[in-house]
Amino acid sequence: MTIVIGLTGGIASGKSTISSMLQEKGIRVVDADHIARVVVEVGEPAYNQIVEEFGIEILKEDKTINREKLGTIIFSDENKRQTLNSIVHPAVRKEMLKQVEEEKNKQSNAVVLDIPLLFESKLTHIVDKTLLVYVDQETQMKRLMKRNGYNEEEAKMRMDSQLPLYEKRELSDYIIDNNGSIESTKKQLNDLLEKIL
Ligand SMILES: Nc1ncnc2c1ncn2[C@@H]1O[C@H](COP(=O)(O)OP(=O)(O)OP(=O)(O)O)[C@@H](O)[C@H]1O
Repeated sequence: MTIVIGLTGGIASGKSTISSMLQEKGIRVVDADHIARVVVEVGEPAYNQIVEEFGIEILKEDKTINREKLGTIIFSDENKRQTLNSIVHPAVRKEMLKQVEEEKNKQSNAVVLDIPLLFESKLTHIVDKTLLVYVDQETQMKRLMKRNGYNEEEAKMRMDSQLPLYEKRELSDYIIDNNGSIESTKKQLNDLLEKIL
């Protein structure tokens, strides 16, 4: 049996850090953000649908989608945001499920889906268990400011646009506390894998 684990957290909570640790252990991590970029590459079905809906104005000279321009359009128009999601989300889901199938065929112990907005995008039904990378708001803010060079206000604005991590705690099957050292996080991850695999 291949267990499908949904890895989630918040901005700068440590998903990439844990994802690397998992991959070092030979566990496949399917990255939703990466797939979301691949499915809208030139010529992909989702790309064609987006051009049909939003027009060639949203393309750059090299025909790739101008993500900033598209971002600005959907930022101020809820209908258009929903239209875009109705194109991109099913394509992402389909590709993730395809990669899960590959791991199941290989009879791997586990496959991890790294989905930053797992709860917000209501994708929990495609995973068996959910794993939250938790940090408290102070640590999250500090790491986000340091990594992205944001000031407090810029960091707070981005954190506020997501469901707070203490709420995600209630929704998660497993929690890794990433407030401490990298070593402590690695130990928690190893203990968890030993327990569930
Ligand atoms: N336990 C830790 N101790 C110190 N720094 C850490 C720890 N875990 C992560 N960091 C640092 O915090 C920042 C955020 O971590 P990471 O990139 O893994 O988060 P993320 O959840 O993948 O972020 P995002 O979704 O915003 O890209 C990085 O700069 C990382 O090096």
